[in-house]
Amino acid sequence: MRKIIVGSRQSALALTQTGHVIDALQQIAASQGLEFEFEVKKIVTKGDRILDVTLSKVGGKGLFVKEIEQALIDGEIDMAVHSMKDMPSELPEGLVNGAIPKRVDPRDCIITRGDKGLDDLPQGAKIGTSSLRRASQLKAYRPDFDIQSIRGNIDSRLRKLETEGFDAIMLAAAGLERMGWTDRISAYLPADICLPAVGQGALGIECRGDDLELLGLLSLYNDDLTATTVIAERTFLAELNGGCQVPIGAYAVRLHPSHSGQDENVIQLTGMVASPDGITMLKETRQGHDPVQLGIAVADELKRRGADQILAEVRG
Ligand SMILES: NCc1[nH]cc(CCC(=O)O)c1CC(=O)O
Repeated sequence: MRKIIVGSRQSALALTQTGHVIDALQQIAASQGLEFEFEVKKIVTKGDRILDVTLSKVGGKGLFVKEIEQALIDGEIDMAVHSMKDMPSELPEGLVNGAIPKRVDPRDCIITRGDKGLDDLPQGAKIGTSSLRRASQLKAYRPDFDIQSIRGNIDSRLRKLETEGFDAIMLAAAGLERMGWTDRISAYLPADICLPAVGQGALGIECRGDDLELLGLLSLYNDDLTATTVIAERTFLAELNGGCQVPIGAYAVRLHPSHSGQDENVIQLTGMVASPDGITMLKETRQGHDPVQLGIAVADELKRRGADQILAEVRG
């Protein structure tokens, strides 16, 4: 019997998605006659300790992941579940992403007071989000909106909708879905209004590269299509040197054969770079077979149209 210690942040979302992954891995192990046992170990990261400070000022999203990665390297834990959108583009020496399971809904959504749709919100409505990507796209769609920063885990953001006088807040549908809170969603934002963050709705499972026993189990949990589309998106982001504090979005899908002349392996990637005020918005959609080449091609096209200048201004 192999025992796997699974490190998790202590937020409700992190613990819930870690629990879902363990359930799925237990089922896969049982169906293969493999003997695995799992135990969750909670880890308080620097990011959690300073959640109410402006994260961009203190080093961005790597903060949530770094201490968990150190625990993996030190052998205190064997495995960790991350949201792909929070996973840095380069893993430390010795660690690998062992599986990208099937993606859930990648869209952003709004939770409004009075359960209104986007177009029913009043002029000048106060919208809570700290994501430049969400803010810029919402501004482009509704320049009258008053977009204000909101921080904290999803449970505390939902509370702030009521206590801090927002008309609406924006969140990833995926987080709410995993928490079982989709009934709170007032409207889903289609990708042509709000392109999701790179990897949104997908998870990644990090472990040591020499843990072949665990990697064997994880390989059975990988979803090839999700992995391929997320690789296209992450290549696009890496080509633009993107992190979480820049207004970049990307979303890749596999085209249905009827749209691609019976070829089942065509991926379509849309990438977006915007100025924070939403006034300049560069978008490109391309199709191809190779996710890495596709990510590079879309990034190159946006650079040709001025993406680097926009990003340089955002980064200051
Ligand atoms: N930035 C925080 C974060 N990281 C992952 C999710 C949940 C969605 C996902 O797994 O992609 C969220 C919450 C949110 O953006 O609303």
